[in-house]
Amino acid sequence: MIKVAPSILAGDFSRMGETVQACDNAGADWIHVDVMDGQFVPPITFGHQMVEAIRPYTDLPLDVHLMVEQPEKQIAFFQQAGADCLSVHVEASAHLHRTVAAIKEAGMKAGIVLNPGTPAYAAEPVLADVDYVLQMTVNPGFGGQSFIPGALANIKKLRAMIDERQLPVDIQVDGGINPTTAQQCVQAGATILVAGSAVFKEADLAKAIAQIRGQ
Ligand SMILES: O=C(CO)[C@@H](O)[C@H](O)COP(=O)(O)O
Ligand SMILES: [Fe+2]
Repeated sequence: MIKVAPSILAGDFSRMGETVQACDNAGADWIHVDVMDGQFVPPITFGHQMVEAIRPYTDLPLDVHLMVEQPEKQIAFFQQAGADCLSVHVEASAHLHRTVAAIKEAGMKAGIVLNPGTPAYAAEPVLADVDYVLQMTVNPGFGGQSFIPGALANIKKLRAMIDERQLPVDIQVDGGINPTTAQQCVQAGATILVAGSAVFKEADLAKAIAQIRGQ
């Protein structure tokens, strides 16, 4: 039950609707949408208007990765735009428990995100409240970076914490994911694989997605 979520950050910004449709036709499970505010991370990408724009092009879950300060201010915007899953960085959220509760109250799946330098135990206080934990496997802010092998230890720790408590929580990984690193992450306990460049650098999206899934 491994899911693959192509990150549209690596897609063609001039035709995002068609890009999302192509991912859907190629067997993607979720569509990953990277929102950056120029504060939490240096670049600025786009806001909830992008979700609104691509929503008519697919019925797949739109998975929004918020790399923004004060993510709680964005919840209503993204819910109204049609997002299905919203994840917030633990490093950016002063009131993490309240933010997670507000995402769920808004009817979306709630995720929390850990940077490679953040200990796995930072997820523990809200582990029973979330639908997924996103373990970053690069430092956030840019696509096309190299996988950080040290993040595998965090994935294993998260897997142990989740299994010990028998929680229905997914582990998502994001950054430098290709068929090789995907396999390492799945072995460590990941269940949702985000990939940008490894999907969009291939002319055959279906083949790229299947290879990341391990097929
Ligand atoms: O959140 C991020 C980057 O901050 C990611 O979702 C990237 O978009 C993944 O890109 P690749 O590393 O797969 O090229
Ligand atoms: Fe992301």
